Amino acid sequence: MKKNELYPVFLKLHELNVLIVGAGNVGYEKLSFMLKSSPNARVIVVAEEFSEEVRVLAEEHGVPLLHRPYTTNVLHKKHLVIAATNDPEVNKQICEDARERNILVNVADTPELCDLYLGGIVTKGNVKIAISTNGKSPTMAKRLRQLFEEIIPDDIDELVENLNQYRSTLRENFENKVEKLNHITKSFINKS
Ligand SMILES: C[C@@]1(CC(=O)O)c2cc3[nH]c(cc4nc(cc5[nH]c(cc(n2)[C@H]1CCC(=O)O)[C@@](C)(CC(=O)O)[C@@H]5CCC(=O)O)C(CC(=O)O)=C4CCC(=O)O)c(CCC(=O)O)c3CC(=O)O
Ligand SMILES: NC(=O)C1=CN([C@@H]2O[C@H](COP(=O)(O)OP(=O)(O)OC[C@H]3O[C@@H](n4cnc5c(N)ncnc54)[C@H](O)[C@@H]3O)[C@@H](O)[C@H]2O)C=CC1
Repeated sequence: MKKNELYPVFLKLHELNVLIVGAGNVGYEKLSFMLKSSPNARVIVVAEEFSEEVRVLAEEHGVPLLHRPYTTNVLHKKHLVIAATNDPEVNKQICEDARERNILVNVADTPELCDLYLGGIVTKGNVKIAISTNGKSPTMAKRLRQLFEEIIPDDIDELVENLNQYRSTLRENFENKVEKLNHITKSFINKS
């Protein structure tokens, strides 16, 4: 079986500079998933035209909109760029410009021009699960997201908060601490 080699990370988008180029259907989809998971993301959107949906969402979250065609100066100080224009040449150019500057780039829906893929995301309070099918089936990533949203108990966050409190009371060495935490969480996986 071929394995998924991608390495998942959890980015602090409220501390990184993110750029989305293009504000049509795809730009909206990427912006809305991003803000759903990271409502304080430091993101700006550059496009020649903005859909009404993008305008409304940007207004709600205080996301700046730059009404202009893409030029390389918008890459200045960016950490992550998502290209979502409907012009494949422009998307390719954005990818090349970003790579030249060591900026991570995602060209929406063009896997070969991506340094990273966006994934399905499940959030329950402090708990977050990211899902990838290695680009094979975004629809399955969506379905798995829906499945986990349903089966992960809503009180998981309470449990995590309690464990966090208990963890901070343990003043032992690392090994004993791990042993205790493993012990009291054992039933969580044996239950079902
Ligand atoms: C590689 C990747 C790159 C990237 O965009 O990051 C990519 C690529 C492509 N998507 C395409 C289409 C669709 N994408 C979705 C949905 C999502 N796509 C997302 C991620 C990714 N999509 C990355 C891989 C993720 C992984 O590893 O699984 C999700 C998870 C996250 C997000 O978008 O934020 C989000 C679900 C979020 C949720 O609901 O939780 C749906 C379903 C729907 O909307 O109902 C469809 C229509 C059905 C279909 O075509 O399958 C096409 C064909 C376009 C065309 O035909 O032109 C390509 C190109 C190709 O595969 O070659
Ligand atoms: N949604 C769809 O039906 C399909 C989409 N795609 C792909 O999805 C991507 C985008 O599609 P949509 O969002 O539906 O397009 P769209 O037409 O809804 O939006 C395109 C956006 O890109 C902006 N744009 C175009 N050239 C620009 C430039 N030079 N500088 C700045 N902004 C620019 C436009 O102003 C607009 O905001 C493309 O990669 C396209 O090839 C592919 C097949 C079908």
